[in-house]
Amino acid sequence: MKKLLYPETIVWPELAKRPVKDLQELEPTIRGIFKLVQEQGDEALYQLAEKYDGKRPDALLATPEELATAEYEISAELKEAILQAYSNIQLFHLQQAEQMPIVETMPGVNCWRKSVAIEKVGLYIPGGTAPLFSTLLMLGIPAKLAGCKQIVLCTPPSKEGAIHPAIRYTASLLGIETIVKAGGAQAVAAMAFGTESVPAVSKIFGPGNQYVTMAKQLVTQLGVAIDMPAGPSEVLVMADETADPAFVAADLLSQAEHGPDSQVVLLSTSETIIDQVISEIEKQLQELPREAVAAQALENSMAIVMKSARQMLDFSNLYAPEHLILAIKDLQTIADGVVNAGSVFLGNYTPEAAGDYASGTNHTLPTNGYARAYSGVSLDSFVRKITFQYITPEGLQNIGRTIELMADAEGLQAHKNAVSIRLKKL
Ligand SMILES: NC(=O)c1ccc[n+]([C@@H]2O[C@H](COP(=O)([O-])OP(=O)(O)OC[C@H]3O[C@@H](n4cnc5c(N)ncnc54)[C@H](O)[C@@H]3O)[C@@H](O)[C@H]2O)c1
Ligand SMILES: N[C@H](CO)Cc1c[nH]c[nH+]1
Ligand SMILES: [Zn+2]
Repeated sequence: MKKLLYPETIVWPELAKRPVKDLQELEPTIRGIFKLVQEQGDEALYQLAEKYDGKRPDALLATPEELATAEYEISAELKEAILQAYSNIQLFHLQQAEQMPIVETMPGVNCWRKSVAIEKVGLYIPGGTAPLFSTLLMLGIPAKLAGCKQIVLCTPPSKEGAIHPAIRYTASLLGIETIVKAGGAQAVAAMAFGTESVPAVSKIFGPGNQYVTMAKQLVTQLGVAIDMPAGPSEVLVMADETADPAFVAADLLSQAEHGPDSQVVLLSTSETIIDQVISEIEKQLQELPREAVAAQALENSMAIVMKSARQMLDFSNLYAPEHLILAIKDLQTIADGVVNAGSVFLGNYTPEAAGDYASGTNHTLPTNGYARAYSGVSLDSFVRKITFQYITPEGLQNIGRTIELMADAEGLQAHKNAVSIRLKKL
């Protein structure tokens, strides 16, 4: 982890860049995968699973038996934990449903808006290096609450050509039946174009590595919607002398272990805290089964000594982290100043891992600075807001002249006539 002392603000934009491969490098591979899936459908998915995941699966779709037996393949304790997380996530997302009243903007002019579920959605559940069944809760719960009719789940098969039992168990809990053993760009292509076994969907959700994220961005050019670019996980921690260096190190490592292309950033006004956190990281890193992955991510990561809390906030808002942890005294003032971040964790006893698994908030969040413009997944991500209006004859008399005048001024006579022809009848 690189240590930087008081960098000039002029170099901040460079520091705020993520260590991602550029589009040019990935695009030819992804377009090649898209072409194969479009031309060969299911057969392409079999071939690509063999190439990238290690084995050609026996069947592309999980069977009802594979779903039914999952509950016997994981411990009772884990099932209980999944149910607790389910309940918290459901409770938090249920509150996001909104009911808009009918608004009478002028007498007889009635407007309203209704949330309508997207009918066909695709959920990508990462599984390349870790089976993220928690992501299935984060996507499946709001999809079900919204009322999506068709839910397709894609996840990479293991080296044995199977789907992890916790993913199968969670899918059963959610009542999701179409589970495809496909990962990476080929999964995104299958959900965008459809194959013999995989129905095409209107919107694709879910995080993933750079191949998945780039593939999702490319299918938007073909008319398929996506939730957001949710790529390699990242965290930025602001720590002052009230922080516990061991806690901060653990939080930084928790995101570093996601993948070699993850980035973690530590900001502090105290060089002593930074040195303590770095030595804690060295200690804790050795104990991790994913030490090699986390170590690679740490090579792309940095610890920066800043002049003031205000500077830390300014840098964080420029960086727009997926996760922001505040391990500082003045929690409320700094939290109020956050304008760019996916999800914020306040205080020494709020580990980011709580949001990853079970507190209730959604962990599918924008990375790579996209938090400047995108929100994380929520119930809203699974609905469209359709507007309706009903105008009475009296209402048209009230609003008609306004419309006629505006249409006239835009030189759009047919628009004006659509009102005038009615007014003449009244
Ligand atoms: N932003 C978020 O909300 C969020 C949430 C959870 C996880 N994540 C991120 O998701 C990612 C999960 O990554 P992962 O790799 O473990 O699983 P993954 O499921 O995203 O990707 C695995 C797939 O990548 C494809 N692939 C791998 N190497 C390839 C190559 N050289 N060419 C073409 N395709 C290739 C393969 O098809 C494989 O099935 C991590 O980067 C993690 O940080 C992000
Ligand atoms: N931190 C990830 C989001 O960037 C989510 C996750 C799933 N499992 C563990 N963590
Ligand atoms: Zn995580």
